[in-house]
Amino acid sequence: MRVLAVASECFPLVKTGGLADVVGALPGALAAEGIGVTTLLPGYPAVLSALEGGEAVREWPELFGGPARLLRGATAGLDLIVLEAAHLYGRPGNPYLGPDGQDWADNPIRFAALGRAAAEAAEGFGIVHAHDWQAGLAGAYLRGARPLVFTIHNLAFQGRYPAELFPRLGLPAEAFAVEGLEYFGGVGFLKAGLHYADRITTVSPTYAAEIRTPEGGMGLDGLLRHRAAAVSGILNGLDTAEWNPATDQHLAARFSLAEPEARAANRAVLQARFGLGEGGPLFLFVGRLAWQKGIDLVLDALPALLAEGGLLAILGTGDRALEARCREAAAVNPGRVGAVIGFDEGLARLGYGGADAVLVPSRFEPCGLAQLCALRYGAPPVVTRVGGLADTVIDANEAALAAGAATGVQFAPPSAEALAGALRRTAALWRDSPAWAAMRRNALAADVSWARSAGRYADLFKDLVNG
Ligand SMILES: Nc1ncnc2c1ncn2[C@@H]1O[C@H](COP(=O)(O)OP(=O)(O)O[C@H]2O[C@H](CO)[C@@H](O)[C@H](O)[C@H]2O)[C@@H](O)[C@H]1O
Repeated sequence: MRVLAVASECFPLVKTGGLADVVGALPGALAAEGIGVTTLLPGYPAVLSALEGGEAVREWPELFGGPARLLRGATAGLDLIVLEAAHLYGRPGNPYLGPDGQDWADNPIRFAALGRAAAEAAEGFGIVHAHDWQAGLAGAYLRGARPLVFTIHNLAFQGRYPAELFPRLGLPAEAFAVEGLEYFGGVGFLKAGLHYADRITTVSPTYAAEIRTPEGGMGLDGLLRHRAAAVSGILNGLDTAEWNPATDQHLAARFSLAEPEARAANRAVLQARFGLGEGGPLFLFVGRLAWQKGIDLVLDALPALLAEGGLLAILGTGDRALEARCREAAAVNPGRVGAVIGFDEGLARLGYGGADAVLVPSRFEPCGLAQLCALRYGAPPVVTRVGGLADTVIDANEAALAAGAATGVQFAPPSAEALAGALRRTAALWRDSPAWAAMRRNALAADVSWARSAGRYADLFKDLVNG
């Protein structure tokens, strides 16, 4: 079976977050299940320059305002179809944002083109697998021509635009309906994905349940309850060849479950990179600086962290006000708090491989990869008990400690007070050297690979095709 995956980012070509990691890793994971994946991506400069082969398989003299082609090729072990359309994607920098940090004004057209291209590229594929709102219109253009699976990586990004967009999309008038892509009087890209898909997946079982409730549904819970029979949660994994502390060149010292002590050299380099002095435990936060990720809770709980003798390294980019708060926390706590505002894959990996513990205090988290990276690199994660965080971390409660099963610390609800309590509990565990070493070993031994989940996607695809 061949699957056409459709997405707006894909590691290692273009990445702003976890979507790219998943889209980049699934083809390799599914190959082991006998499923071939070809990935359709927008032709950003970084994608076009990496593409090898690049044979034109489809041309449009005019696609949403300019000429466009579909180029079929490969790179980095990925089989690709790239939508080359200079008027839509021939821009430097971030795939979604202009240099001013604002969304590109023509994003709805840029990603409508991706959906339209998906429908035209789908011939010859058994299934189309669309990811997140940017690929949401694929179903509207396909109109049932191929079985469609839609995966929600984050319900918070919905791609909602005014009704005036609709006539520009070249879709039949009846598509602008509740039984279509109409959403609160406008055009909803994610809504379209949910409506037209034969199966809807999201990236953890707990999030699959949360999004069917008014509290977690972000306005779409009614539709998701209506489609409940089609919804399931399949946990993300990590490409464990790519994320391997025994071979990772971004680390100052490589290590493994057999020799976790070598992490100490990474910790020393991490302290230097973030301007941190002596002390501990050393907590790391890596992620988008956004309300979802709860970085504000970390800053509010900072007194508790510092009272325990803790150190804090923050790596992230996003909301300007949160960036400013992180910089300020570093400025008023020299040697204790360090902040690097930016996106730096190598520094993130050094962090996972050197920090004592990784903070993931998200208010909601569809799956979360930061905690999987932390487990894989032997830094027990401290997480809120929500979404995929609840599904992937075993809390160091008395029973788990007694059974030798704990891999991290969970807390609830997502508040500064609860986080402060979790920080105190983590620091006490860290001071208990044997207990901490055991938890670190459990983290390093946790199975965060795609093995089980690839099988679940394969079953879902086969089930759908065989009816
Ligand atoms: N400043 C920075 N520098 C370097 N690396 C950085 C970075 N900021 C983030 N990263 C990296 O980007 C990835 C973030 O992935 P997550 O899954 O944790 O969150 P994201 O919200 O992007 O993904 C959404 O989609 C994924 C995929 O399904 C879901 O797991 C998740 O819950 C959902 O919110 C990790 O690999 C992390 O190391």
